[in-house]
Amino acid sequence: MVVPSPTSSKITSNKTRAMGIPTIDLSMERSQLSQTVVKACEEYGFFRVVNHNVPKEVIARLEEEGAEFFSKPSHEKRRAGPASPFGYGFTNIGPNGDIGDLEYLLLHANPLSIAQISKTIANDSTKFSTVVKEYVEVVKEVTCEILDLVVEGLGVADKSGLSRLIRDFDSDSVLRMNHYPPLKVKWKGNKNSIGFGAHSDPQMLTIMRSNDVGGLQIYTREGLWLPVPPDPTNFFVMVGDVLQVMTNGKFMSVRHRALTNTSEARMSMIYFAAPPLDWWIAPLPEMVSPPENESVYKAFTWAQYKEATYSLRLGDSRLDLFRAQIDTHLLSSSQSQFQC
Ligand SMILES: C=C1C[C@]23C[C@@]1(O)CC[C@H]2[C@@]12CCC[C@@](C)(C(=O)O1)[C@H]2[C@@H]3C(=O)O
Ligand SMILES: O=C(O)CCC(=O)C(=O)O
Ligand SMILES: [Fe+2]
Repeated sequence: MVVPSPTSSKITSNKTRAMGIPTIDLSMERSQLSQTVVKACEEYGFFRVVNHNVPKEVIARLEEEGAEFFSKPSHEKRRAGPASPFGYGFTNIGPNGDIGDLEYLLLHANPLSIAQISKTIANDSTKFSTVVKEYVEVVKEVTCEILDLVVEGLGVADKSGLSRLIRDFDSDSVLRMNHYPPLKVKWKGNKNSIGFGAHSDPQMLTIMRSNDVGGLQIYTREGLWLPVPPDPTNFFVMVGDVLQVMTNGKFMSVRHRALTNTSEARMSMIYFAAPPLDWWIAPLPEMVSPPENESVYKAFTWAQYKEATYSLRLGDSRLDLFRAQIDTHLLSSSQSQFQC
């Protein structure tokens, strides 16, 4: 059973309500665990993971490196930018005019790439690179464990078919560190600003961890923004667009956003698990059974999907462009439904 944990959040917006966020205890008995993971992915596309076995020192070391970088003067940080797409960025998100109240580091998760870009980020680039690689390795393991549970719970024959894509040397996974500065002006009442606008993540799975400051919200099936209470020792998992396609829509990628209305800075570290660029994405064979259950999506490579992603705005529903039967009203409604 999915165990909802109570939410209590300082952050509210026009349409929010307190509700349970599913919690997955990775130390649970395996067959029950895989069913629980599938249920959480189906019902929410989002859950919290506890008992993940990631050493807290690994998390603390990356947090420290991030804090050190973001505390530098702007002119120093800008030497690691602009993020196109990798490196240091601020205010601008992506290439198409999206903005947010944040600064960030976006890194490819490949070890060689980490070593290279670290030279522009840190004075002690070897230390920075070691810490990032170490974090990526452990968080990749958590991701692969969850993907293996998904496959098991769905009854897919190839038991490591999804995790293999993430372990692949050519996996296109990325790591992002977001820093949301505290609000300088103390607002009377509840005035939110957008740190990171509403969107779904394009990849397979997202593993997010933040410091003890709230801000993340997920958009529920009921059409409400649900605040996610921070939990610095655990991870939050989000279903991405690619996993939605691989499950033929059984799972749905979760829309989310980050608000900044606190007096404290928020820092999040996010691993986006993606397959290699040339990997063909299509529903898993077990997820289609024609004629009554045809594939809802056309097959496409991750490179093609990424190209579409980067040609659109943050809040656009890019998956509509890859539906098997595309109708014109979907095409026009794919744009900017959730801008905020
Ligand atoms: C506006 C954009 C930023 C983004 C690329 C995009 O064109 C649309 C999706 C955005 C997103 C969201 C999840 C993480 C991220 C790295 C990704 O793969 O897609 C970001 C991209 C970005 O910040 O460059
Ligand atoms: O910082 C956060 O909590 C969420 C940011 C986000 O959704 C992203 O970087 O894709
Ligand atoms: Fe996201």
